Amino acid sequence: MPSVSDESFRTLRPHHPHHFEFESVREVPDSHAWPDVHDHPSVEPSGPDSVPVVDLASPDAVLRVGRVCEEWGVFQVTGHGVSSDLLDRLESQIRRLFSLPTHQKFKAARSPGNISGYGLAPISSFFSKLMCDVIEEYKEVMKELAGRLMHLMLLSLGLTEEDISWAGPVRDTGDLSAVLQLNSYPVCPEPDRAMGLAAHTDSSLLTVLYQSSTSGLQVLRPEPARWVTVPPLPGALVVNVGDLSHILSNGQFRSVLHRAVVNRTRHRLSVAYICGPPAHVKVSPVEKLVGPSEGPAYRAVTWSEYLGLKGKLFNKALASIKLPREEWGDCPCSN
Ligand SMILES: C=C1C[C@]23C[C@@]1(O)CC[C@H]2[C@@]12CCC[C@@](C)(C(=O)O1)[C@H]2[C@@H]3C(=O)O
Ligand SMILES: O=C(O)CCC(=O)C(=O)O
Ligand SMILES: [Fe+2]
Repeated sequence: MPSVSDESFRTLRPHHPHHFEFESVREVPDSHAWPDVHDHPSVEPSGPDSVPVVDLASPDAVLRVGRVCEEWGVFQVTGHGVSSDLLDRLESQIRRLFSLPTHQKFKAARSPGNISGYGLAPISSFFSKLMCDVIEEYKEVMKELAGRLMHLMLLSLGLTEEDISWAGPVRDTGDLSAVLQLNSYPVCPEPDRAMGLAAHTDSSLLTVLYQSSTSGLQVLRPEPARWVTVPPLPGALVVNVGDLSHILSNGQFRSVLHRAVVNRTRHRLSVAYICGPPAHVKVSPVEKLVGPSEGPAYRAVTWSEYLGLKGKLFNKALASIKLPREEWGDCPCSN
């Protein structure tokens, strides 16, 4: 079913059948009405329902990162060193991009199979140099931050650079690859009937998300199942654990199910830096994390192979590579 974030820049297609001008309607048309927006109650952040905030500059950052990746699969980071000036410039240029006339945005459509979020030659003629500069600058800064976060995550699992050679030396940015996804959620006359971005886990190792000051991101918490809002905190960035970290940690870290809801009066933007391993690398549960009597819980996959599975099976992709329990190890006590 199409979602309201059809304006997501990565996914624009010429004459996209699901593209819809929400600004011009009073009610959500059937084509965009979601029956299950209220599958679980939505709760505002408070007490135990507050997504943890980790200050990267604090001495216990490794410990905290490890704990929240296990318990939540999502956290907000502060003390990350990304300047608020860069975040402001990023937001204002992305606002400009999405406020271009639709026909002009369609001219920048990506051909099928091309996943890069920005920067193809056809696009560049539509934007000022400033736009390119900000995006390029942001990607550089995100590459470094994602590398640091990945290393904190590995350290918290007790792993070193030898255990994961492609991640590069600790404190280096490693050899990660990434996709930048720009999301635009128009105001919606009936937010309770529409969906911004459907519930999903990211396929990445980790995703660093910038959200504008309008809330909309929700993460699913269990028992009882409920959607918890991740409030925009000035200067903070959201980090999601992706499926590949779930696999690499043999399920110790949890990829988090999340979604974006829409707002009656406020247009919302978000920018996801979706970070994965180098294309040729197979990701599998790290040997050190696999108990001798258990064996790996998942089979090895490359990022592109996993994206293919996600494209076919969507939220069942992770389960599809889970090894049957009898293959986890040869100890009879593991059954
Ligand atoms: C590398 C990728 C991850 C992604 C699919 C993609 O090829 C490019 C966009 C990513 C994104 C962003 C919005 C949610 C999501 C599920 C989607 O449909 O496109 C993710 C994909 C993912 O993480 O699997
Ligand atoms: O807009 C948001 O808050 C969520 C975006 C997201 O989940 C994604 O781009 O993968
Ligand atoms: Fe996501």
